[in-house]
This record gives sequence, structure tokens and C-alpha cells, in this order.
Amino acid sequence: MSVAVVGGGLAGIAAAVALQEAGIDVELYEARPRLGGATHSFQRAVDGLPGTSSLTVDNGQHVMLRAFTAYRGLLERLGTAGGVDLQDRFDLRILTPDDRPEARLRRTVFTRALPRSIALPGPLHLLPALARYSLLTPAERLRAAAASLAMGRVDPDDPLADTRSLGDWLDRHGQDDRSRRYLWELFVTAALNCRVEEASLGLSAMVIKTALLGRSDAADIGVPRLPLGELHGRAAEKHLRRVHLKTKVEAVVSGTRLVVDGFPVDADAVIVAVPHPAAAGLVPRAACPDRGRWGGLAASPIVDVHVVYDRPVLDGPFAAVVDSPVQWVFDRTAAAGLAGSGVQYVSSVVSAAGEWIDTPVARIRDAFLPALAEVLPAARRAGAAEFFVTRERHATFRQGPGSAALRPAAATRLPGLFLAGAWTATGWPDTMEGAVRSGLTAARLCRRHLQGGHDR
Ligand SMILES: Cc1cc2nc3c(=O)[nH]c(=O)nc-3n(C[C@H](O)[C@H](O)[C@H](O)COP(=O)(O)OP(=O)(O)OC[C@H]3O[C@@H](n4cnc5c(N)ncnc54)[C@H](O)[C@@H]3O)c2cc1C
Repeated sequence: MSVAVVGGGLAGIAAAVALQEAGIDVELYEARPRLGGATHSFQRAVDGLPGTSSLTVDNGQHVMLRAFTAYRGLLERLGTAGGVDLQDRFDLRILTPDDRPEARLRRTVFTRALPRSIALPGPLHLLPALARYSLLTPAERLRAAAASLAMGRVDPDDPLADTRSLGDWLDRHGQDDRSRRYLWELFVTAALNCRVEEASLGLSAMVIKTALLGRSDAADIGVPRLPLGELHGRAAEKHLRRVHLKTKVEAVVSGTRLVVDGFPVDADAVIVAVPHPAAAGLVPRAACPDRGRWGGLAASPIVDVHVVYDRPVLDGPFAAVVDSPVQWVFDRTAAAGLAGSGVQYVSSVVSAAGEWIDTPVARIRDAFLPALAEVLPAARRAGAAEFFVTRERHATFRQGPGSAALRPAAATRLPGLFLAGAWTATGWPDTMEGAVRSGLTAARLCRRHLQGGHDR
């Protein structure tokens, strides 16, 4: 029995690992010279840094949550789970540009004061954090708490929720501009790569209910300590037995036949785990008659602004930023191999970055260096030894109203042919967790097909 997996991003890797573990022969085909897909690292030559002439750079900062159980399971299998620093409790600093005291949202942990049995369950565990959130007035905090509880009643799978935007819903629930900027935007823009006004209500509800209103530890934040290339791609290349890099699949003829390098290749089943534009061009019409609609998922960009300062400027591993073009900042020093060098490598992530995706580096520099100095006082005296920008034009699909209706299920109409990818109907946003879940679902259906069962 053999299965061909097309695409070596996290979805394809997860599917291939699961099938290999089940004793099935897997051939993984990846067009690029490496696995990892949208999560990868590269070397950048530098000349202004002490003791090094190159820097390990990720294509974009990636963040996980404790709620990413499938993704964490994949890292365990690849042997790289230790390469992520996961908070032992949700704790987020929020910086502002005008020297206001730093704000903080932190999950309350009950120690001896309260026995474990009466520690607050989700969503009530968040109320103490919200009650102390200094960027909102007491009245705004009350309204935000009421809206959070109302969000708990939105069904993410309700087709009506897919037709509405979060912005519209927030209007109806008394969330003014300040509450949007200082609370909702912080989480939703980062999680959905979409502005609140443009975000699907259904997906927003999914994220908020899972991360913030669900298990009390679900929102604990994890940040890679290893470069993404080591965490995913290289680890998978070692783990999987049959990986074909630089091998673009040209066509999928049926559930059992591919065309690779001009030659037919037969398998007992096929999983197509490529982005939606590539998938629409690969799978036969008979498999997915609605493949022409997938283009409606479109794309949303992410831009990362990277600065290596000649001294430390950021306390702690990361912080969110409001009232600034800078949305989040991360300390990348150790992951880039610069620990102990005296410099600090800070990356600033801009989600839903339509405004910046085509902006020349010099203009981004003119905007971001002063913006960073506004929120990081130590950066005002520091020099920028390196400054560069990474851009991902197709970072995720556009997770707006109507997107859930366009996402296909894993099973297709052709027996033995399955879809995977963070853009398919996982119920999750376009994230590493969504990608891994899609791969596991496709692998499960594939096994059932090989055992002679139904494909759905
Ligand atoms: C800058 C950036 C920041 C992000 N931040 C986060 C974050 O903080 N947290 C989070 O959870 N997610 C984040 N994401 C999203 C996350 O990276 C993706 O959801 C996930 O990696 C998608 O995985 P995938 O396997 O579905 O697709 P991909 O990673 O796109 O993999 C598809 C693979 O298919 C290959 N391929 C395409 N066509 C062919 C062909 N014909 N033959 C063979 N191979 C082919 C491609 O080369 C690619 O390797 C971010 C994404 C980006 C770009």
C-alpha cells in the first residue's frame, strides 16, 4: 500500500507522519528544495554584527497557543517539542507609544488562597485580568466582559455567523473604537490576519471561544526558540523515509495517479496538501466540481520588520503594541544565533499588512524605527545595526465573511483522493494548528479508504 502526499508544508508533513506511523509507505513530493512550506528559515548575510557574518531569519514570526494540541503532537513526533517556549500562564504586556504605564493582561493563577476545586473555570478565569486592564475605563471593561460572554453564545459553525463580520457584531454589542483597538484587535488581527471590520464572525468566535473562553490555559502563548526551518522542515526531512524535494507534481489524474516530471506515478491513494490556487490547478474537475470557487478565498499578507539593535531594547520575549503601526514585537536574539553577543534582534509583526506589502524598505524604515522608539524607550538611544523586511503576500487566505462556505472538506468525489491544507474546512483559522489538523483528517480518511471503507 502506498500513498502519495503532494506538498510538504505542515499539512503534508502531518499527513505523511501519521501514515508512516500506521505502517503505510508514503511518498512526499515537495516542489521547493525544503520541507516546511509557509514556515521556513533562511540565512541572511550581515556585515555590521560582532562575531558573525550571517543571521538565521524566519520568513515570519510564528506563534502558537497551548490550545494547538495537534500541532504540539506533531512536534512531539518530530522530536522538536522542546524547541518552543510555552508560557506557564497567559501573560501579555501591551505597550503604547505615549509613555503610558505598560498595560498587562494576565491569567490569574490561584495558589494557596483558593483551593484548586474553586479556581475559576473558563470563561470566568479571564474576568480578573479584564477587570485590571488599565487601557480600558471601568465602564469599557464591563461592556467588554458582557460582549465576551455574549461571544460565548455565538456558534462558529452557524452558516449565518459566516456571513457576518466581527466589526458589525462588535458595533451591536457596544464595543466602541477604543475597545476594538485595545482589546479585540489585539487578538483577532493576529489570529486571523484580518482587521476586525473584515474578519468573519464565525472564525472570530471560534478563536475567541477556543483560546480565551475555553480551557483556562488554552491561551498560554508559545514562541519558537529554534528557527522554523529546524523546528519543522529539517526535522520532518529526517523523520520521513521517502521525501522528494524539488519535485513539482504537475497533475493529479485520479485518486491513484499523478504526473511527476512528465511521468505517471501510481499510488493507492493521494493527498493534495498544497495552497488553494495550486490545488485548484491540480485536482481534476470530477473530484471537486466547485474548485473554481476556491479563488474566492484570496490571500492576506503579513510583513515582518526586522531590526538588530546594538544593545538590548525589549524586556521579555514579546509584547503587543497598540496605537502604532507596530502590532507585536518579539525578541529573536537567541533563535537567530545571537545570544551573548550584546546586540538584540527584534522583529515586529504586521498582520493584515496590505498597507505595507508593496512599500519600499526605505519608507518602512522611516515609519518603523521611530514607531519602535516610541514604544521601546531604550531603542531611542540604540543604533540599528541591521534593518530588513520580509514579506509574505499570500500568508493566509482572507478570513472574512463568506470564507467558511468556500473551504472544501477533505474527501473529494474521487475515491482515494483527499485534500489537506490550512485553507480547507478544518473549522480552524489558517494556522499551523489548522494545517496539522487537516493533514491528520486526510490521513485518517486515507487509511479508511485503504481498508476498504467509506471515504467520508
Ligand atoms: C509570515 C507568516 C506568519 C504566520 N504566522 C502564524 C502564526 O503566528 N501562527 C500560526 O499558527 N500560523 C501562522 N501562519 C500560518 C501558517 O504558517 C500556515 O497556516 C501553515 O503553515 C500552512 O501550512 P500548509 O501545509 O497548509 O500550507 P503550505 O505551508 O503553504 O504548504 C504547501 C506546500 O505545497 C508545496 N507545493 C505547492 N504546489 C506543489 C506541487 N505542484 N507539487 C509539490 N509541492 C507543491 C509548496 O511548495 C508548499 O511547501 C503564518 C504564515 C505566514 C506566511
